[in-house]
Amino acid sequence: MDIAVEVCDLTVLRGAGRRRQLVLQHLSCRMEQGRITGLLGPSGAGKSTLIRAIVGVQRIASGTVTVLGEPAGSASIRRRLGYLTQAPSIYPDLTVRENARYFAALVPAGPGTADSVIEEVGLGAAADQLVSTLSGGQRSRASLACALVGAPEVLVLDEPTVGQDPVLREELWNSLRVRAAAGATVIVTSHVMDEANRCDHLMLIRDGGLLADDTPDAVKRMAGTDDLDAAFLTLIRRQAQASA
Ligand SMILES: Nc1ncnc2c1ncn2[C@@H]1O[C@H](COP(=O)(O)OP(=O)(O)OP(=O)(O)O)[C@@H](O)[C@H]1O
Repeated sequence: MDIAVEVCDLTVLRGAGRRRQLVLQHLSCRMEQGRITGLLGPSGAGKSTLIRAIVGVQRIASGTVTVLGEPAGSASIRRRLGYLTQAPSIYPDLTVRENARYFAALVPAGPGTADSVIEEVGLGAAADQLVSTLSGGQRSRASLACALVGAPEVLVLDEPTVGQDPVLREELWNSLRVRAAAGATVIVTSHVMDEANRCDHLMLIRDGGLLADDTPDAVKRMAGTDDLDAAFLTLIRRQAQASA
C-alpha cells in the first residue's frame, strides 16, 4: 500500500509568550493511500493541530510532513487535498448550491459535480437555501460538500459527523468508505468510538504523542478488551502509570 502522508519527528508549539505550549512532541506516523485513518484522543490532545500540519496551515517547530510526496502546504498538492475544518468555512450569504459551484469552479471540477456532492451529503432538499439559514449539522454537511467537490486524493476531515443524526452518520461513513475504496486517503478526527471501529487504522493521540497506532482490532487486543472505549481508557491509564 502506498504511503500518502508521512509525518517525521514533528514538534509543534502553539500560543504566544508565557502561554506558548508544546502541543505535538516528536510525533511520527504514516497514513496509507486508500485507507480511512481515525485520529482519536482526549480534547486538547493535538488532533486538530496534527491535521493542520498535514494540510500545511500549521507553523511547525521541527520535523517534516510530506503529503503525496511533496512538503505539506505545497501549491502543487492544494487541489489534490480536501479539508473540512471544525467550524464550517463556507459563505453564509450564498446558497448551498452556490457555495458548491463556487468551490467546484476553483478546482475546477465538472459541471454536475456540485449537485452530486450536495446529494452525497444529504442536502439535496436544501440546495437552494442560504447557508445562514441552515441548522448547525446542515451547515457542517454543506462545508463537507465543498471539501468533496474536487474528488480530492487526500481528504482531511476534522470531526465531520458532529451534530449529525445516526442515519446521516451512517450515510456519511458509507460515502467515505466508497471514496477510500476508489483510492482516496481519508483522515478523520472523532470522539465517537463506534466511528473509530469503522476506520482501517487508528491513531490515539495523548499529550502530543502517539499512544496507539494500529488497526481497531489490534488496539483492542493490545488492551485486552473487545470494547474500544475500554481499550483507550486502559491504554491511557497504562501510560499514566508508566510515567508516574
Ligand atoms: N490558536 C491556538 N493558540 C494557542 N494554542 C492553541 C490554539 N489552538 C489550539 N491550541 C492548544 O493546542 C492544544 C491542542 O489543541 P487541538 O485543537 O489540536 O486539540 P484537539 O485534540 O483537536 O482537541 P478537540 O478534540 O477538543 O478538538 C490545546 O492545548 C489547545 O489549547
